[in-house]
Amino acid sequence: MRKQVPVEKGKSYEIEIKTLGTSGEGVGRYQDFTVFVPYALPGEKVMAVIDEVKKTYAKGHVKEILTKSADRVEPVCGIYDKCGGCQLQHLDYMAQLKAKRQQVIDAVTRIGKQPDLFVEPTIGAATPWNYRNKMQFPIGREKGKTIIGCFAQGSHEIIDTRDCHIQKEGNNDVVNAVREIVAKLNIPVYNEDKHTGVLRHVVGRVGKNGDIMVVIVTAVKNMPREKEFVKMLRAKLPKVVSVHQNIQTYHNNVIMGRDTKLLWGRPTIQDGIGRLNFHISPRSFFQVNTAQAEVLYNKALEFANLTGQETVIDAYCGTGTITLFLAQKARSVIGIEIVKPAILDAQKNARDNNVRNAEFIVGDATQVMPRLYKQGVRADVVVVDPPRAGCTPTVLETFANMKPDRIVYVSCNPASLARDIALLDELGYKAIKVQPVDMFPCTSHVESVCLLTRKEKTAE
Ligand SMILES: C[S@@+](CC[C@H](N)C(=O)[O-])C[C@H]1O[C@@H](n2cnc3c(N)ncnc32)[C@H](O)[C@@H]1O
Repeated sequence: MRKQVPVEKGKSYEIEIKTLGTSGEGVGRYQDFTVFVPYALPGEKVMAVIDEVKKTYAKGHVKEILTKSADRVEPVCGIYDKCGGCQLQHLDYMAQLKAKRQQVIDAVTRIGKQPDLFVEPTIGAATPWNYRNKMQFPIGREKGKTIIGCFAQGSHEIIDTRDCHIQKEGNNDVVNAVREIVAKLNIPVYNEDKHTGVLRHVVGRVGKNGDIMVVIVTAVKNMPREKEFVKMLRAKLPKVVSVHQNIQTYHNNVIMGRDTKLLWGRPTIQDGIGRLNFHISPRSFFQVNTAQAEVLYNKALEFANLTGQETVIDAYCGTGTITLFLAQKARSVIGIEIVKPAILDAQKNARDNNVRNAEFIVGDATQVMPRLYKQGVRADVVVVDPPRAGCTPTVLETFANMKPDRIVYVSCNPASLARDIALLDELGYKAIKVQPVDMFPCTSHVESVCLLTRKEKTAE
């Protein structure tokens, strides 16, 4: 017989918070029943009002903190309580790093079934502020005014943002300039519910020397007052070097569409990691925290343990960042990526950085990997950095079929990393260690690099 749910919507309960959940919310129990309480911290006792009750858990909000954690700090941001962009500003930075390590430990233990896998302490950032080189905010209208900012947590309500503390200053300048220009030119903004209007999102990217790229995402092909928009933007932002329009006509949550039009300036923006220089186009993936990306890539390179003799595959390679890092120490590297402009960037990046031992293939890794295997391609080391969903079983099986000595798995989602580690274990690869790296301070997100080695070879 199922146990009765001991909490009721609208009522308050005293909850002792034990851990942080994957979205940074406090997790506690009331009479052995799980209750999620955003903003509450481990070690705290809170009075929580229940907002939602499900069969196996409930969600609530803090009415009163009864016992305060020693790690609780005052959030820096004035709109922290409304905005969904950050989840951990109220937690001391050192404690954030510990909580992220625990998140990885929990995932590899529960999902990956590897309780003995060693998770290193999280490598923190030199500063938890002003690190995001990329901003993508929705544009809306409220009470007749143009608003631009993050969505509120768990909703599509836009929270007008003027000074985001995790964005690089250049991106805040973009938001404030675009808000003013759109209001002045009276360009219609997109209405998500009705699927009407023009302006959907603004994307800002800050590169080397503070250079700025602006991408304005529209729901229609022809943007009204396009020329005036560009002229005013350039006048307001002297550091802008590239302005694009991206067209996204579908009624869905995808931020950018396939078509991008250069409105003014350079087609790409440049950024540097280590001694390498990268061209990045509007739709190409590039790590949002440039300083920590170098730490992450050096860790991946260390785990790859290259001697200069290896053939390496870099699956999900984006603009070829990790590929070019690896190429410095390998005989040859093959990068695979589904977004064509990113592969074009990667090829240009290889040429510009004088890297001659990297080759790039555009396509879905699930199709490209088995094709390469059939063609007789083998890798000594595989590096993989998939999106949040992780790898498909086909990709992992093909890795195993190629019998590389090592697999270096870079992941932005501990849950899919843990799931894939479990499958790789069945396929003959033992996870040796995981290194979390804090790419996203003040948020609940954590990046990790995991080293796996071939069991058969270890036994030889
Ligand atoms: C987390 S990013 C990593 C990019 C790169 N390694 C870096 O650090 O800049 C994941 C990349 O996988 C690409 N991607 C997504 N699905 C893919 C697929 N099915 N096959 C190949 N690439 C894919 C995305 O476009 C994105 O560039």
